[in-house]
Amino acid sequence: MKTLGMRDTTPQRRFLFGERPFWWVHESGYYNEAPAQVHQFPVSCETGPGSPSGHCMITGAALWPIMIATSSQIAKRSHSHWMKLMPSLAYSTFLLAVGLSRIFILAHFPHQVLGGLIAGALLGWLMTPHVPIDRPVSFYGLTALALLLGASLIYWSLISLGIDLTWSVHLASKWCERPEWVHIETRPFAGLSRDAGAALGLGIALHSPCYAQVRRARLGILQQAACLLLVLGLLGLLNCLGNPPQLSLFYVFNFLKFTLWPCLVTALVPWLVLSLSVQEAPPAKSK
Ligand SMILES: O=P(O)(O)OC[C@H]1O[C@@H](O)[C@H](O)[C@@H](O)[C@@H]1O
Repeated sequence: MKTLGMRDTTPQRRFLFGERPFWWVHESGYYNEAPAQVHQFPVSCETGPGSPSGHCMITGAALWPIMIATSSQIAKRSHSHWMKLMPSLAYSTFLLAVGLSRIFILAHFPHQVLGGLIAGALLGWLMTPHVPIDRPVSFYGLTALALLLGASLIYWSLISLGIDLTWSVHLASKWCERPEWVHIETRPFAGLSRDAGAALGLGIALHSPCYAQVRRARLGILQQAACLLLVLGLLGLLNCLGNPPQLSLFYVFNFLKFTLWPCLVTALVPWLVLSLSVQEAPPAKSK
């Protein structure tokens, strides 16, 4: 039995505290006698425990309502079974590609990817009928607050019970081939500040006068294309800003950045495009 030199795996490590292959090959002790060579990539060095896969879960959950909406639109317009199947086929193929790529770069073991895919699809299925439409802005603000407080409470409770939730960050930093590949955005609290910011931003955007104006006017296909291009450019620029090096400042910056995202995408850019195209349009002829 190959148990000599194996790392002590404490009980709290086992429950939802998966290992990443890029550090497991070194830490497990299985390869002490014949050290394994692992090839890493700039996106390998995730700092979370990796179970289930966050990429698969988020992608699966976020694309589910889009897949359902597209399927119902196609069903209204086409009688072909193949056409009706297209959205679910595209959904499954895309998720399969995401899952395989996570395994290929040694960010995950296959069971973690499978867990992420199932959890994502389940989340999408359960939450799609409950999309919060026409909720007051306080609903979004309180959701952001509940996310921040809830996660902090769990974090500090576990810390006080002696469970160090940053163990995976230490392992990632230890075994990542290059220190610059350990991205600050992969830290668990980065995801939290991002999601809380996005929830608040969505509330602000949906209750803004810009959004109300865009909703009344309804954008044409060319205007929508212009919005898409402009949004991609602006979000790209925001990403180019980089991050503050200090961790607490980074969390605040990340929160504000992702509060701005939905405001740009949902309200500000469409309003700007609408205002510009109204100015450009020739005045209507009087009879
Ligand atoms: O578990 P995975 O697939 O490596 O994904 C990790 C990612 O999971 C996401 O849920 C987080 O929002 C990211 O911050 C994190 O980097």
